[in-house]
Amino acid sequence: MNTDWPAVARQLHEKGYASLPHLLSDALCESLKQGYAAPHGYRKTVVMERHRFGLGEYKYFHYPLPAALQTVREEVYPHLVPVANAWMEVLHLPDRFPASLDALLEQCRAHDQHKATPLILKYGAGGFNTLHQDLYGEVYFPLQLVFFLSAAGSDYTGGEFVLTQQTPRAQSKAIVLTPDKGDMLIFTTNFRPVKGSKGYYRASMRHGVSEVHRGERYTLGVIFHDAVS
Ligand SMILES: O=C(O)CCC(=O)C(=O)O
Ligand SMILES: [Fe+2]
Repeated sequence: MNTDWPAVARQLHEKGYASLPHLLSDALCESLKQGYAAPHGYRKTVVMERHRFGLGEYKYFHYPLPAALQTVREEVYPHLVPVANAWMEVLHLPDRFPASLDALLEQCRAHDQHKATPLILKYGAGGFNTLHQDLYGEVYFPLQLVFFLSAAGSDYTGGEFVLTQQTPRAQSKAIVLTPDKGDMLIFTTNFRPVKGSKGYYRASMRHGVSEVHRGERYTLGVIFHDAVS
């Protein structure tokens, strides 16, 4: 991966998200989408409207993850640890995250979080994903990834990636992003520090997907902590 990680870290500190173009080849995007229809490889399918999560469907992978996905999860994680730890420090929180993904997953297992969380999401026309945070237990990592497997504007229209940031005593600010096919977006899972006049305060972040107007939209989500169920 030929990434300028210091520049990514600066963006994450400044905005709480960073977009990295052309991380996945077209062929890999296509094979991940094709794999969605396969009967094996996944531990759970969620029909979003049944839980009022939105309209669409997603599938959690089971362990062992597909090799490319395992590699990305393992290789990106250590670059995000310094950012996550700096956030905890300026917010005066005791949590510190270990240097390797293995060590984080060991902490997860100690809290009964054994299940893989990476997932593929699929939305058709009218599909959407309500604003949420992907917390699956007591152990959480405050940053996660989403890979865009479909081309905005041609494979689908609408379906923007939406982040909201809520600061104390204010309404929510919306950030709307439309990355390209193959891009990777790093974003805040639950909260991040924002600098105010009296030091840093906690801004709560949520994410979701606006309504898809036309076509089909697939994404691959990579959450670093594992889930209880
Ligand atoms: O489909 C999207 O862009 C959002 C996916 C999502 O919620 C996630 O990866 O956690
Ligand atoms: Fe999510």
